Amino acid sequence: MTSKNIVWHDHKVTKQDRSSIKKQKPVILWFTGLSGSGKSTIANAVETKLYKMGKHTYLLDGDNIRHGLNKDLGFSEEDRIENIRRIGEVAKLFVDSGLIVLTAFISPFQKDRDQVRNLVNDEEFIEVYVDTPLEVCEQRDPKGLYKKARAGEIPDFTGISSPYEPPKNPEIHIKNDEVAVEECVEKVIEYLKEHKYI
Ligand SMILES: Nc1ncnc2c1ncn2[C@@H]1O[C@H](COP(=O)(O)OS(=O)(=O)O)[C@@H](OP(=O)(O)O)[C@H]1O
Ligand SMILES: Nc1ncnc2c1ncn2[C@@H]1O[C@H](COP(=O)(O)OP(=O)(O)O)[C@@H](O)[C@H]1O
Repeated sequence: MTSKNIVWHDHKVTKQDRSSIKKQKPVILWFTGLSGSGKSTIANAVETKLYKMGKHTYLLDGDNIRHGLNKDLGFSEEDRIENIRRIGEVAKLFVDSGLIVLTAFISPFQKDRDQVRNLVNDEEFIEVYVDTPLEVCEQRDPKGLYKKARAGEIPDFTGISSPYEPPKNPEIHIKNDEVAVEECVEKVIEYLKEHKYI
């Protein structure tokens, strides 16, 4: 339900002020892909690289957010939609604070990813598709979740019993089963440099 009787406040210190003091262009790097595709690994490595370059970042990670802000949500379609909606709003606030935000969520539905894209300015959303075949993710299975899902112990598991819609037009497409993590990181950093974010 939309609240009534609330008025938007403009602040004296603007997004432009906050980002220019940090010498960077704020943006959301939205990593999407199957469980085990490599989202967290790559996002962490990109954040480390940016940190070493003196950039101001924040990484929002699936498992962590589900321990706090979104601990009331499960994995039904409805809950995943709400999960991504809230994360989108948080990411938007961080962009407003002038940060380079990295997010690592499966975010299986194109419509929800597009909704986040539409929350911010055009150049403030970069969709990064971590494209790793299901068979490879299942072989990696670092948390043993695919094994449990195949055994019917986890319902609605992405790729097994719940859908994943690959991005139609991602700004960055990473084939994570074919290259080393460092190469994936370079690809993202190059994109940020080329488009003058950093
Ligand atoms: N049913 C089901 N389907 C998919 N994933 C599951 C499920 N149950 C638990 N997990 C664990 O939760 C992590 C995914 O959470 P996300 O918030 O990224 O999911 S989503 O964007 O809302 O679809 C995911 O983490 P990653 O492996 O890092 O992607 C899993 O560890
Ligand atoms: N390029 C890669 N080559 C080989 N293994 C990788 C690569 N990227 C990630 N991994 C491994 O895949 C597993 C899942 O990675 P993770 O980042 O946790 O995925 P996600 O966050 O998408 O669930 C981890 O064990 C990680 O070490």
